[in-house]
Amino acid sequence: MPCWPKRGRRLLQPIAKATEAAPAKINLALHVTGRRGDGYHLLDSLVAFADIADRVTVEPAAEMSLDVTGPRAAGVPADARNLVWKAAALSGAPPVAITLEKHLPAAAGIGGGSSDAAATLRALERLGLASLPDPADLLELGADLPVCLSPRAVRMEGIGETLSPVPPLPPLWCLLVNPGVALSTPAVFAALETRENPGLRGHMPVGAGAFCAWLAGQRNDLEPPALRLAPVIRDVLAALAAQPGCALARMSGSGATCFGLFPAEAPARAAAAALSRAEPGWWVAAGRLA
Ligand SMILES: C[C@](O)(CO)[C@H](O)COP(=O)(O)OP(=O)(O)OC[C@H]1O[C@@H](n2ccc(N)nc2=O)[C@H](O)[C@@H]1O
Ligand SMILES: Nc1ncnc2c1ncn2[C@@H]1O[C@H](COP(=O)(O)OP(=O)(O)OP(=O)(O)O)[C@@H](O)[C@H]1O
Repeated sequence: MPCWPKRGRRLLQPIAKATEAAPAKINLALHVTGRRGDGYHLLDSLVAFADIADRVTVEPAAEMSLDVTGPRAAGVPADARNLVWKAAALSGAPPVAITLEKHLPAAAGIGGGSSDAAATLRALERLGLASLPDPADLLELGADLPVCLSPRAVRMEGIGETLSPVPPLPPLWCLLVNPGVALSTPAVFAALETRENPGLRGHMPVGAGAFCAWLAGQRNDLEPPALRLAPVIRDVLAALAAQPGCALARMSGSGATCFGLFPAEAPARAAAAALSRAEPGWWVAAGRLA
């Protein structure tokens, strides 16, 4: 079904396809505050996004199809197991052809699959094929789906369904580094030693220096169990922290991707180049935080 843009009175060309960026999700802080009866953990997380992204293109088609391309396509399912396919099916839209260009590593703690699924839903909405769902209705696709639907910095609580606004982030660049170890999210949660920890403390300051100092006082409670499962994460954190201009190094989500925060762009880019040279087997990407 073609979608006619509503701008002006003239009849414009129908939108034949829609492409959406699926940005990396970064848990700047991730506190595990409890566990529900069904085993899911309660979280208190400050979530942000980086302009380092997969790309999802959706167009109407006679039957559902999925083509996975790009430098990180290997190992990513190209059928109904993929979250983009599941999202399209859940939306109730007619059949579409989806092209997923993978740039983000999978099973890496940066919500790749969830962000791809959310981008698919935004593309379907732009094409007029489905309306955007209520974020909480997306939990059945994954706990990271609600936060990825509108990718901007927010506080995330519950198991991922409670989203509340935060003040705008200061200008910050981030360096994402993954040592090439895939970590299973359930395995990392299962290896947690303490499940009832305090939530985020205090109020988020506005300036970059004060913000990074405040963030340093918060935690990622999944870091200790992830480090036990993949000790190489310690090397990644040390390598990031040693980069000139790096204000904070921490793991995102259930790992193994870690991030460094840089108040200025040039040191972030220089650190990306230095780490890529030193560790050619690691995935390294620098971008702006949003
Ligand atoms: C760790 C985070 O990345 C933080 O943003 C997310 O909470 C994980 O989100 P996700 O990958 O979309 O997770 P899901 O696919 O929903 O869940 C995978 C598994 O992780 C565990 N899980 C996930 C989320 C949560 N709040 N508590 C959990 O215990 C459960 O064992 C679940 O079976
Ligand atoms: N679009 C997709 N991209 C990557 N993996 C996908 C996708 N759809 C389904 N998967 C499957 O989901 C698994 C988890 O991948 P994903 O990149 O979503 O990582 P994640 O670490 O669980 O993210 P997070 O915990 O931060 O939400 C992969 O091993 C893969 O088999």
